[in-house]
Amino acid sequence: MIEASLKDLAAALRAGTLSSVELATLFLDRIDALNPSLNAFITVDRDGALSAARAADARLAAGTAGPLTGIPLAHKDVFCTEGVRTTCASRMLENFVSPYDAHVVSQLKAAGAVMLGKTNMDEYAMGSSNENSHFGPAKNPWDASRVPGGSSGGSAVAVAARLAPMATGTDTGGSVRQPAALTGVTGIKPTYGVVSRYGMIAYASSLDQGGAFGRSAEDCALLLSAMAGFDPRDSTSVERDTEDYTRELGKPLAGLRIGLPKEFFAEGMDDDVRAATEAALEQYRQLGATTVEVSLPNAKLAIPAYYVIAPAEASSNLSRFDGVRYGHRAPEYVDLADMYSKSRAQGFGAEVKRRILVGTYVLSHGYYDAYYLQAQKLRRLIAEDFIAAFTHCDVIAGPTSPTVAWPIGEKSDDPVQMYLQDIYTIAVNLAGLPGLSLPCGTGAGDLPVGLQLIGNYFDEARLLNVAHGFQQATDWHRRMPAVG
Ligand SMILES: NC(=O)C[C@H](N)C(=O)O
Repeated sequence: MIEASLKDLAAALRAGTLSSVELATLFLDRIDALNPSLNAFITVDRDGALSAARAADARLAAGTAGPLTGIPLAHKDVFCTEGVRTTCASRMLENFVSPYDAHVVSQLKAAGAVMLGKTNMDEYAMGSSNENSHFGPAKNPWDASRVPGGSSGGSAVAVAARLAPMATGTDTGGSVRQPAALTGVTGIKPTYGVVSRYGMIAYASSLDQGGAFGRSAEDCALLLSAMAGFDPRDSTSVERDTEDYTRELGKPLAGLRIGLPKEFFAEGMDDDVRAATEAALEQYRQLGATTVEVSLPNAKLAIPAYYVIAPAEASSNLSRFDGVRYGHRAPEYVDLADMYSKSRAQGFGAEVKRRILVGTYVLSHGYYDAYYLQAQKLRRLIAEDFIAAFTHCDVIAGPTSPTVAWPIGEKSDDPVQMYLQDIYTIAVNLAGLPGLSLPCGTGAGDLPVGLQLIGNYFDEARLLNVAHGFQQATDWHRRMPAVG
């Protein structure tokens, strides 16, 4: 059962060969056995999961179940969950219990999915390795001495190690796609505005976007269909009809035009990643797709632009954590200013502090025009490059990450090396486009390699089918790490 697709799980639940309580217990027991070594979950909610599973069983018996009713799920600990603590992997929110559910959480509750717990992540989603967690790093199930990627590392590990059949994440600058690539699962970040940010703890609001992890594109399509949809409580939520993201699955790929940005295939990518990427493209050609060269001349400016815009927005968003209304408060202080500074100094980790400092600097008087305004102009140029490229192709493909998973500690002292891990993913966030990573092969040490597919605005259904077509013809997505 830990290997079954969401569709098969739903069919078994409907047929009554398995109850939701049994299914939740299976995964909860697996979490109990494996989480001590993998550290994928910050909080496990056994009681809540079992009571949600009982309610799902009642719905199944009454014939009112939907496609996800009774299926276990893990939420990234960035999504507020009423009654279950939401830490954002920060000491600042170590004991924070939200009085309300995030939109994504309430949507999935309404769908009848059973939340098992909250997954590990980089603190406030700032990082590419999960090492910036107050609760310690999540471990890559393919090699526990290596990182799983970040910031949604715990969600990726949960799905890869079969601790949950599906999980939510967020992708501000690669945080769904990069950990999906490094752990051998499928992950999608939709067009900015498709998933409501209500109740998703804000990092960089013009970039933050919820996304889905599954073992296949089909599973991601089912999960995304339940997560997405207009929400008036998020001013950037797009007012569009709800979509069934499975609707294109099964369409033949013959005639598909895949754009290959020449900048993504220049230097920078490791040889093993290149070989797996090229082999995946060859597979697409065999499926009837054609590949064309496209150019994204400004993509190389994505990292510098992002590391101005994201910290700027973070410095503003994180000013709310002042120790007054909620979050960590220093136990001893002399006056209000001292309370603020001690609470923040104690509550935030080093990377979060670094970004608040950078963000405050680039927004300050005299520097705003030189940094922030320039970065916003680059953002526009990057988006225009993609729009031009999509006149020549239907989807864009390339590597998700320049390397396979690296040893824990290898890059943690060098922020620039860490930031460069998102070289292929970040331009997509700046442009607001949908992007997906699917397992497409292995590199050194038999570690997973991810192929990134980028779609035009609101083209998620096609993107998912392009990944699905590959998964129908290959079995990289079925490989399972040897844990437990
Ligand atoms: N949140 C993300 O998408 C991860 C990105 N590496 C960052 O640190 O900002």
